[in-house]
Amino acid sequence: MKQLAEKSGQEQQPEITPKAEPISAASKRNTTAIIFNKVETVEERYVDKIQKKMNKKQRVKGQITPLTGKNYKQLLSRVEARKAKVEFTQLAAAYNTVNLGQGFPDFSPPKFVTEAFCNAVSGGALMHQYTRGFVSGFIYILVTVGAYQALFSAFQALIDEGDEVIIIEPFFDCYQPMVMMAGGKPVYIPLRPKVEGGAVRSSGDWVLCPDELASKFTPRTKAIVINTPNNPIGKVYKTEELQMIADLCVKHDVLCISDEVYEWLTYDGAKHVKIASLPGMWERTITIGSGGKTFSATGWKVGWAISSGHIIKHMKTIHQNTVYHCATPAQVNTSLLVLLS
Ligand SMILES: Nc1c(O)cccc1C(=O)C[C@H](N)C(=O)O
Ligand SMILES: O=CC(=O)O
Repeated sequence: MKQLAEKSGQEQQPEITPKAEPISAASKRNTTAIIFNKVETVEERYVDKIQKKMNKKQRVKGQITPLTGKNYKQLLSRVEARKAKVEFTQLAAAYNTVNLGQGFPDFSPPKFVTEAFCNAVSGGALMHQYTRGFVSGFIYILVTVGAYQALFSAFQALIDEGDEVIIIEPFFDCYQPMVMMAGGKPVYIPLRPKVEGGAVRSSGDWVLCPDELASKFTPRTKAIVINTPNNPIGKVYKTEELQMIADLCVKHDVLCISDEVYEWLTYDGAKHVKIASLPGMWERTITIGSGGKTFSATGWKVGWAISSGHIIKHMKTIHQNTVYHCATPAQVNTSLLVLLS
């Protein structure tokens, strides 16, 4: 890419003289003007279009500046980051291993869920394009294209170049590339067996070492990502464990991105606790949920992020300028199901 850019940078471009006379916007317009979201497009005469295209091609070609140094490195690391998830999936396929990184339920959604979807599809709201946002007192909810896009919006909105983000291993595979695509630096900490060298009988025997976790917080730490119940090991964090993480977040003024897509899948008496409910955590936590995981319908791609207004407003900006909105029937349906349950 760099060589290509350098090459084209060295090329001498001929002077271009536009052939067509400049035409005013009014005279360009024929009878149709399409106005969509404040962007006005006009139909142009065919010949103007070709000329414009040629001019643009020449302009772009002549102005490419080779990327060097810091910019080039940053661009490369962001491009590389996108490959991480693909490699993970390919390795699992190549070695024929069970891929615990992916959460696709292998059973169909219950009948009331599919029926509700059919009702939403046959309703009258299909032409609307908007994303449902909910505010209830101080609780702000942004509906997203799956929990995946809630995570993406959170990283893009809140992580700046060089910010450190603590990620607990083992982790769901997209955290790392998403942090890097936002320009952040992942800082890893592993869950370790509760008793060093001792047997691990259940996922609860994998724990964080408090001193080790404390040592990962630096002045550059912007956020920590937690996932409870955890994918892939199924650990459901206990209140004391969450409190230990919360204390460090409050002490260092750090955000917490809490991926809770499996909140309804707890077994053997384990109780799911939301870290956002602990003192001092509400205003710094983004809680992420998934309609797909909750209702066994991952293909609907409806998820959400819950937080306070000062955080959700930035995520909303990212959401609006990437996907713009989620499929209306899927949103309507999921919100109804959430209310019912
Ligand atoms: N497991 C997920 C999570 O913790 C957060 C967000 C999304 C997921 C997912 O599993 C999404 C989906 N199965 C995928 O990997 O594309
Ligand atoms: O799997 C779906 C999602 O919420 O992302």
